[in-house]
Amino acid sequence: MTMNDMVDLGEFVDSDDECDVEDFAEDPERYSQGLYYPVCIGDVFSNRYRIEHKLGHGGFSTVWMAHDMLKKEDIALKIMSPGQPGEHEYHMYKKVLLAVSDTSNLLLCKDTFLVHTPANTHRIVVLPLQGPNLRDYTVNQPIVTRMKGAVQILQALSRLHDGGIVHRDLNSANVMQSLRPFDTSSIATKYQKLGRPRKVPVRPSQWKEGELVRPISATQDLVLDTFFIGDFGLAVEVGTVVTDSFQTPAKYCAPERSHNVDPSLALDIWSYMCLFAELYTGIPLFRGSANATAIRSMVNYLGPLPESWKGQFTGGGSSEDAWYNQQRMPNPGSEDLRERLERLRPDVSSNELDLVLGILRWGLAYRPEERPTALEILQHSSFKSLMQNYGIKF
Ligand SMILES: Nc1ncnc2c1ncn2[C@@H]1O[C@H](COP(=O)(O)OP(=O)(O)OP(=O)(O)O)[C@@H](O)[C@H]1O
Repeated sequence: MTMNDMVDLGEFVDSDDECDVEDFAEDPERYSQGLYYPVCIGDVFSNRYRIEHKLGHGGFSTVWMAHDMLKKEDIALKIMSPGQPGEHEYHMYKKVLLAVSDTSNLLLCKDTFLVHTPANTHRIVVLPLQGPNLRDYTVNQPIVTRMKGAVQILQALSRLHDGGIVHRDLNSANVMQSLRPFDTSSIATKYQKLGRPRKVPVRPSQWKEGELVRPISATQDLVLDTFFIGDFGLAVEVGTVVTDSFQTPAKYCAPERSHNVDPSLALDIWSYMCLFAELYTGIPLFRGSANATAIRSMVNYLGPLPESWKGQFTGGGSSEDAWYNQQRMPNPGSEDLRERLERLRPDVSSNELDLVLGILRWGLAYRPEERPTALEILQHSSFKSLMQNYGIKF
């Protein structure tokens, strides 16, 4: 490492460019509330992990790229908010490692430690470094890569389910693609590839300085065709009665979860199907950030919900009788699922559309007990034929 490498801590942008950083960063209020731990580029944790860049954030964490000075490798540090959710996630990493015999394509914790603030304790988990998540990156990729992703995610899910674990939060922000290995010995080379950190100070200043940093944006040549499922923060063992109200974003959340039904492996199959459709078309299948809006969009494409669910809606806001009306006619002029696929994939044959529609209708059965398992989809001739169309054998 050269002297220059050691002192390159990125750049504070001037006030005109602050929104270029803030629009991509976490809500700074959460630092004042003690939910996020303030971090600066160059900070060293556990005498070992030197922060070099930002990777992303979620509701319960900020995620940073760091260099493990002991092992001389780049890793990701996920710094959890204080409290139970972070501890649960750590506990689930341990459970997955014990219960799942083949953990390929699952993003699991390599190390963990605690850091303390004057008021709180935060758990930090060390994860293998990955590249962009699907939410931010899917559309940039060729369809063959996206279909490889669809297979790998399903294989990973099948392994997780074999170990009796429900992920509960499978969505495009929790699937990441690997980065091509590059020279990790020089910060200059890394910043050349990933962009130099652009940052603004966390205001008001905390008990320790902190920075909002725009996350890395990897160029296409750096991103590999290898996909990982991460974020086990909501995962549970099969059969667990869930009392918290946390759920995956409405667009990916199976409708039974807003109708009083406990999570099962089939919940992940629904979310997987939403991802599969998104990978196939390049955009999310259902719309809406609220459960009621997402359900309206499901009913539009898949028809009415089971009549027996009427009166059970717990998804926030009010339900509509029309969702459960078995005689419901499609809204005049609204697009059905086939028309939507035809519009978004005008390049494919009608035979292929039949395969995709068949897979979607099968996996998106409303009643969880009617949905196939991950293994059944992987072994089904329609799924195999579809993948063969893209030269993918597995
Ligand atoms: N190992 C990693 N390598 C690279 N980027 C990562 C890694 N882990 C997480 N990220 C990035 O950070 C983002 C947030 O991570 P994650 O979803 O695990 O946080 P979270 O707080 O649990 O989120 P949520 O609000 O969904 O619960 C991800 O969408 C991804 O872009």
